[in-house]
Amino acid sequence: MTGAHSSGTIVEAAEMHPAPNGVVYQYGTAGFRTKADILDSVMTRCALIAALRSRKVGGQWIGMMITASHNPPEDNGVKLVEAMGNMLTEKWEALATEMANKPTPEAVLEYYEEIAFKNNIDLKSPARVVLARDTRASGARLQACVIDGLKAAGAEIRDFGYLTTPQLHYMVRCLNTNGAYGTPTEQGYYEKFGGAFKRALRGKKPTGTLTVDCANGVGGPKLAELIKYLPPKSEGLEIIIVNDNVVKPEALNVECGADFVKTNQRAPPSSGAGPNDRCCSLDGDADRVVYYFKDGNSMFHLLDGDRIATLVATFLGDLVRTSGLADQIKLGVVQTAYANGAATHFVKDNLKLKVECTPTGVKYLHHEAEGMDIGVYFEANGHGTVVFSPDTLKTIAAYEPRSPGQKESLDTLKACIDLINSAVGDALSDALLVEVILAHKNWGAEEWLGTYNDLPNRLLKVIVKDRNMFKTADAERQLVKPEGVQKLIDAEVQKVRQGRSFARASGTEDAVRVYAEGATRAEADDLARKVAEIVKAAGAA
Ligand SMILES: CC(=O)N[C@H]1[C@@H](OP(=O)(O)O)O[C@H](CO)[C@@H](O)[C@@H]1O
Ligand SMILES: [Mg+2]
Repeated sequence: MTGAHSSGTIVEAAEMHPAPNGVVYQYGTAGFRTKADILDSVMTRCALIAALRSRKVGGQWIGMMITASHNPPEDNGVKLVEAMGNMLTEKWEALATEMANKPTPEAVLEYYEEIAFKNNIDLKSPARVVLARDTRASGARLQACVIDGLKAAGAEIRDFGYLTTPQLHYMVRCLNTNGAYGTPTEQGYYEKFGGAFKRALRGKKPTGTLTVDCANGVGGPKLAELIKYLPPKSEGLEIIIVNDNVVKPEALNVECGADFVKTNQRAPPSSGAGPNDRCCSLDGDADRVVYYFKDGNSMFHLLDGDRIATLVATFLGDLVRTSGLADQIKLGVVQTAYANGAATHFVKDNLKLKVECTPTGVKYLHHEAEGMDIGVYFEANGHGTVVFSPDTLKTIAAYEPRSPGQKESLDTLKACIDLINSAVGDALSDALLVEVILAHKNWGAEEWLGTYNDLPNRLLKVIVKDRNMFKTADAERQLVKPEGVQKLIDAEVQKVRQGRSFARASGTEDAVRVYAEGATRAEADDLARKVAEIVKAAGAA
């Protein structure tokens, strides 16, 4: 911990880390993210924004996570975390973007003072910022740039060194709730989630083993630590850690990790798992997880975010019902347009739950889930968690079960609430929750896969002149611009059995994404190709 007083001025800090010429930065879906060697100035300036944000919210702790998640090792980035552990509000994303693009140190100071003035911020009031980073080689240098900014702004700093992104979110929430969410230490995190796992299992033992691919990122050492707080493998879960080499930062996310598995629809080549062995992969900062296994014929099966959402919604729905709370608490599921049609169908027609669709990006899903009693949200790629409304938590805490059966369910439900990191999607906590559910159902990955059949689907990227000319409506499912393109897509969709397709500009890459699904692999592939051609032609105009 360092002192609360400024050393050096804002101008000096900005001078120490000058902005490169001609680079335009943007606080995107997941913060600033680009090649690490052009991020120094962004880090210092983002630190100023964090300090201002903390002052704006009465000196509460604001989080800064230095990571580029699933990106290649040479990239890095930074995301800001709000006081309750959620992602930075959109209005402040715009302020961060503008600050990052100021041309001179003097302009940085001017803008810093302008933000303070326009937002009624007293620059002498306390500012508190909590920091962590993933294992990238550039992390130490970029962190020094952050600290220069924080010191110049006179912020109190708490530096946790290496953490997963969700651990940092956890720290922020703990620090601002006086420990109500947990103890703001790494040990506190392991005790909370390890303890809840044990309580939620209620003596049930998961079948087989779980092989966890840690993408050679920060999730590896943190999972190794967490395991020490779980029941011994003889009573609980046997976890086999693979791809946990953080000494070789150039191995991060290479041929492994959640993004590799989801995009390539195959296991990491390094995985030593046998037939039907349950496996999961984390991404580089451990905020996303997907499951998979190979069957007896070496056929690969993916259990992605949609599958986790349906499994979790099924289980929590059952617990609410068997506790006797079904009249008071309603569950809902939030997805994006990328959710497999079969998953949406399963939630609506089998589970009879409400399904909402939001634009891509965790912040939209999280926000929508906050409007539900219990909101289960996952992106297909494995980002997600469960959100419980304050009223729901009160109802559950005050509820008196009327039978031993109800009590049993209620206790499991309470333990699951503690096991879920509802500040943000957390690969470690999500995986433990999946394991608890499978153990209660006495299921392996095969039984889980058997709950419904995914529709074959294809995701393509189309490079166009200017992706910003593609504008969507209806949670990104309809193209409104360029005009007339949606009609052409609709005409192709009509020709395919169980066809569905949409195109939207990516928020993180310079491309338009095309998604298509259909009754067969051939139909899905064909539809995706046709829609990609339509987009390519429209984008060339
Ligand atoms: C289809 C897809 O997987 N899109 C990803 C990707 O967004 P795009 O806007 O599609 O580039 O990165 C986001 C941030 O990590 C993640 O939230 C989202 O799910
Ligand atoms: Mg991530």
